[in-house]
Amino acid sequence: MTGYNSQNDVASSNGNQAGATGHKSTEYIAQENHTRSDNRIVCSLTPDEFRAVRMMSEDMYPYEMIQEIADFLVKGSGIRPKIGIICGSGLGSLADLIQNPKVFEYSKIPNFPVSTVEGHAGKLVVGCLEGVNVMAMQGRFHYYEGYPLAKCSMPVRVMKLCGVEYLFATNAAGGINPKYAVGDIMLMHDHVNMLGFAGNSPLQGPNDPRFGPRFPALVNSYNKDLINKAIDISKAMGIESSVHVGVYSCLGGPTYETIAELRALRMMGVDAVGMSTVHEVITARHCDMKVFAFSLITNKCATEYSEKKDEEANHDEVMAVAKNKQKACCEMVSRLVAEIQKSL
Ligand SMILES: O=P(O)(O)O[C@@H]1C[C@H](O)[C@@H](CO)O1
Ligand SMILES: Nc1nc2[nH]cnc2c(=O)[nH]1
Repeated sequence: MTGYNSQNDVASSNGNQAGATGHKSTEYIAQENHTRSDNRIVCSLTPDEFRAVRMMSEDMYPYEMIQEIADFLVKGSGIRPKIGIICGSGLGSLADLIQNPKVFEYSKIPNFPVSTVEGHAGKLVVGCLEGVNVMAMQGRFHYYEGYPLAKCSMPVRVMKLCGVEYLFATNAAGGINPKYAVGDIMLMHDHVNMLGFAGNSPLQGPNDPRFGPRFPALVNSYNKDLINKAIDISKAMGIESSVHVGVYSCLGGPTYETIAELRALRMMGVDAVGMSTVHEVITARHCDMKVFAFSLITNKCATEYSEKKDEEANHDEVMAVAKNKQKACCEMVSRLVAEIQKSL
């Protein structure tokens, strides 16, 4: 973290992140135009204002910093992955499928955030699955953890610069569609971006065209071919009656929804609700990755008022259902990877 010396109003410009790439300090100095020959800047902000500005810029990941993280992972694993997998709550075992895994703890990856939620181990696993090089996140970043959306989905850009062409995003979600049962799988074919409705996007801020266009289209974000393949796989697995195709919506969390909110979401055509995935999908589509995503329905969302405690969503239930259903989720993922392998 860049220091602030309130005594003589001078801020050092060689903090952690600047040290990693040199990018931020250069940018900051250029903007301030108060450079001194010793590479320190005279700062006229109060200490609190300065800290706020630094925190804002520390949440920005310029292309060069993402490239640096990607280089670290490719060099450290000796692998260029084709498929990136994000494991949802309690679904970390998807990464256990990977053969000859090279495991990177998030805390050891330069400039990587850390996981703070139970059921998200905080490890990146690189290796081979069904003959395809893959990279899996055992633990994603959520908005409610305090990370801005761009930081939550920054690993998707890291995947892209590692060579990933397909994103598989999984999540635990509450079922709003009355036909859904606990333990069902919903293949996502679209989403309602509630955080986006509120003016929040992972693509907010200056656009770097090396990732993608300023105004990306999101129709057909969820790859139809992969959805159809997953439906065929569910038939082959004999679980087609518990597999649906539906619409997911992401709310900010960490609270679960009120009855009124769930009713409103249902009226909007939402089938399952969660606290993730949408910003990852937006980031992936922005940089032209093919996306496949599914929700494991870990709880049924009540849309009638009730005093019954067991009708309230809770994270223990979410984790328990995910644990019970991880085998089917793992099989779905590995079979789909095998299908992609055939087409490579
Ligand atoms: O990471 P996902 O979206 O699978 O996790 C969901 C949303 C919250 O993080 C948590 C709530 O139980 O599960
Ligand atoms: N927002 C939200 N996220 C979830 N994750 C798992 N279940 C739920 C739920 O009911 N609501």
